[in-house]
Amino acid sequence: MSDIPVISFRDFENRKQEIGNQLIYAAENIGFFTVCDQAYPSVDDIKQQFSLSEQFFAQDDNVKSQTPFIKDKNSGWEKMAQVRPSTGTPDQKESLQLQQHTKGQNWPTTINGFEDKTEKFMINSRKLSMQILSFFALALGFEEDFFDRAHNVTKEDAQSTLRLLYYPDITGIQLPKGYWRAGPHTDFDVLTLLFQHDGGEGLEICPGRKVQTSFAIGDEWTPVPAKTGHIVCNIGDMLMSWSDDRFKSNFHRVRAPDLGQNQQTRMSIAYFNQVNKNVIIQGPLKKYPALTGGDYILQAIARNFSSFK
Ligand SMILES: O=C(O)CCC(=O)C(=O)O
Ligand SMILES: [Fe+2]
Repeated sequence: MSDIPVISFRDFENRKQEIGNQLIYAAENIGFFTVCDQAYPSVDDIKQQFSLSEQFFAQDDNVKSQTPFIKDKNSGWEKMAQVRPSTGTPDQKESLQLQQHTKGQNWPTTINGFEDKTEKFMINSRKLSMQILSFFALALGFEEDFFDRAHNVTKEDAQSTLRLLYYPDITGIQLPKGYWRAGPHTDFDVLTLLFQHDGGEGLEICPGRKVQTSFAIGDEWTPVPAKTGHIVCNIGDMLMSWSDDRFKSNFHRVRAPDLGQNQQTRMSIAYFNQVNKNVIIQGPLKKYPALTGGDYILQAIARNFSSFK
């Protein structure tokens, strides 16, 4: 199983059943799917957010460091600081993480319009996410708005996060073996939306139900095409556990391009749907012990971000 289904949201209201079936099949069997023709965020919204991101990362480090990474808030700017347990080396990237309820605190203020436009992008990303999650809720026997209520981004205990990613140009540099733009990992959220743009290739995934090796090293990887307006979605660990393993969270990575390949800057944007800290995660079959969203993330961060200072 290597192809990632592309699921069109065109004429959503009239095609709900067909779309729902495609989403559930992909979540059960592949762990990834690409959404296109969605009403929101629009292609223009996505282009605008990439432009804001480009402006943010173009600033000097001493400006970006005015919004430093705060570990227990899982937000702020980091540079070459995320060490994945799969690699032991820092990802060759910068990222900025933002949460809607902390707008105005530790958000960049140096770029015109950044705050309001980024907040709107988060609102639209959440809206699309909840459209998708409503099908998964019904399939699991929960109410249609179950996940919508579990992701209340205006409350103090909200955890959903927008992450702007920037992989710097390494033209002419051969990174030593073992260095990645983003080392192999699964996401620890419920559902991730990943925005790419034309020409921004590099993402690779390990789709299907079976990962053969630890961190999927040596397994079969599939490159994912990058296309502006196409949104790559993946099931995260929280939803896998919440569905008693029915929906599959899978490994993905961004390879560091070798000499002779396209080594230019790559940018992407991820929206991580993470339930509120006080929400209890447990599947209908109770396969795993109940855990709050807060404890779930703390444990995942401890495993994943071993070297944040
Ligand atoms: O940049 C990408 O394409 C992937 C980023 C990613 O997987 C992550 O930040 O969790
Ligand atoms: Fe990821």
